[in-house]
Amino acid sequence: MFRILVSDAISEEGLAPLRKSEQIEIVQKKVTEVEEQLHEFDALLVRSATKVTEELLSKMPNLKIIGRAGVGVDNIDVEAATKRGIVVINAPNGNTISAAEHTFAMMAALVRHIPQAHVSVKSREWNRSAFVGTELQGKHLGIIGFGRIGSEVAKRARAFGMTVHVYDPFLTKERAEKLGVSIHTLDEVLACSDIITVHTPLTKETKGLLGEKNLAKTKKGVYLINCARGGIIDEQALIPFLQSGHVAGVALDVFEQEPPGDHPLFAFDNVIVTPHLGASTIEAQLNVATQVAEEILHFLEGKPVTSSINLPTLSKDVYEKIQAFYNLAKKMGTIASQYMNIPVQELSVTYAGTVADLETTYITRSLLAGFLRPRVASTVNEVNAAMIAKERGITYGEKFSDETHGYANCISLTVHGENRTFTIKGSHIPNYGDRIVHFDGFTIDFAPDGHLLYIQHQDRPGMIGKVGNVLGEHQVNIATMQVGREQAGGKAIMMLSLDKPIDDALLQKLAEIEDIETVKRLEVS
Ligand SMILES: NC(=O)C1=CN([C@@H]2O[C@H](COP(=O)(O)OP(=O)(O)OC[C@H]3O[C@@H](n4cnc5c(N)ncnc54)[C@H](O)[C@@H]3O)[C@@H](O)[C@H]2O)C=CC1
Ligand SMILES: O=C(O)CCC(=O)C(=O)O
Repeated sequence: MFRILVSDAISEEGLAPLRKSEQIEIVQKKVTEVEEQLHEFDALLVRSATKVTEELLSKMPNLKIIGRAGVGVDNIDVEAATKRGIVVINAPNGNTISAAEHTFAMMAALVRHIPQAHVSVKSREWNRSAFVGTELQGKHLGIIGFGRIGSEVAKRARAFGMTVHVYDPFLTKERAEKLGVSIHTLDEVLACSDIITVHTPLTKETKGLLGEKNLAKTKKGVYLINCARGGIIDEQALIPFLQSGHVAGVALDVFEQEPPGDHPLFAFDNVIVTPHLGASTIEAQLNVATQVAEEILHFLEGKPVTSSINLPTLSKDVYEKIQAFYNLAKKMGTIASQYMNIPVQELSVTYAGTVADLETTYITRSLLAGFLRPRVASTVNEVNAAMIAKERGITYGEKFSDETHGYANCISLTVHGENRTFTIKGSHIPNYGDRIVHFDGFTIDFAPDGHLLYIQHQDRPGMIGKVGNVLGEHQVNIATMQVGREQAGGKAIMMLSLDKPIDDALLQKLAEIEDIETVKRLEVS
């Protein structure tokens, strides 16, 4: 049974795909109401109200995936989740249109003083001259952040006859041309816009982007809108600009602190506000809930998730192509880690043949996770493998080569440890399986599965018999056995696959056989 905690208000209809599964139990409660059961949940589904902090995560040791029914994940400590190997997904475009429409509604309300006029009329006043507005047509709109929402706002602005000026350092000229907008520097946008709307995420760079210095560069009488994240426009810095009349009006859907409480900006009549309503439409809530619900189902079924914040994004097609290599790489990592049971500084992975044309980032992460798993007490998977490797001072890199050693595909892993280097090469043969084709300098051919026993010895007659005898005496059955050697009478290896694991005492007995130099147990699950 997979238990999901839905701790914020999420569209019931959107949860339908999850409700259909008999493997899933959904609990719809606030975190504070299930304090005692937090450790039981496998998934957590939130909007923006639940703060997914490191402290909360520490109470949820079984958590595998966090779904954010929306875009911004600033209420989730993604770094802490990543460290714990928890996948974080969001619904990147389900509420785009609603947020763009809300921005536009705020823009119209701002320049036509609709909220103020509404309050006035309901107070039994009829003061038409107090609410003379300005048209949007012919005005210059500055859009800071031209992603999904910014570009939808631009389309609507053009339909209203506005000229759009965009600042987004990551926007290409081609995309700007396609969308009919001109790219500018931030200073240009600040200087030429009658209305400025921000649509960036809240990051180190965007926090306070419209602060004292940049507000001073805006046109006198400018209108400002923030329907993105509180803090992109510095709330304190606005106050003198509103007092002097430099800023004609501000529309805020989001705040540095939510809820904002008794905010000093509320004293200004020309500051209009909504309580973070950008995504609050029936359509947006259905879209985002359905998107995350479907993603969680995919995750449960072992399929790739496509909107992860902390994993490389993979389509279903790409995942199907890499799946075999993903499994082979994990096994190679596990074997290498156990064989090189010493401190390691570097892993170098080389892809050759058909695998080299695939999305190898994911395959390498899988290999890294397989390598770290025998060494790390906490959960390690593709999500946190890179971070854990970094913490432990292990670097890794990918290379590509034409050398397939006669196979259609070949993954080669070289592990650099203190005074020792080890190389393992593997290939996936369709309809046959995974094979290790090279092991620490020896050509060999074995399946990297189950209870493996590696023996390195001098190539002498009778060695196989001696090993077989000792194992037989201890009731250990040999399933398969592969051998390899440098040259007749030189160094040789055996790789045995056993029906059950062997203990330290038996390992020691095997090591004592004359001419055996190394014995290692390798477990691949
Ligand atoms: N009020 C609400 O209810 C909602 C708010 N949002 C918020 O709206 C914002 C935009 O969302 P989307 O358009 O979906 O995101 P997006 O990721 O599609 O677009 C963000 C854009 O900002 C640009 N950007 C990043 N750093 C920048 C910088 N320093 N200066 C200028 N541009 C920069 C990026 O290049 C990107 O094009 C986010 O903060 C999101 O959390 C989203 C949905 C609803
Ligand atoms: O869940 C909500 O209503 C907030 C939406 C939002 O801010 C986002 O998706 O980034």
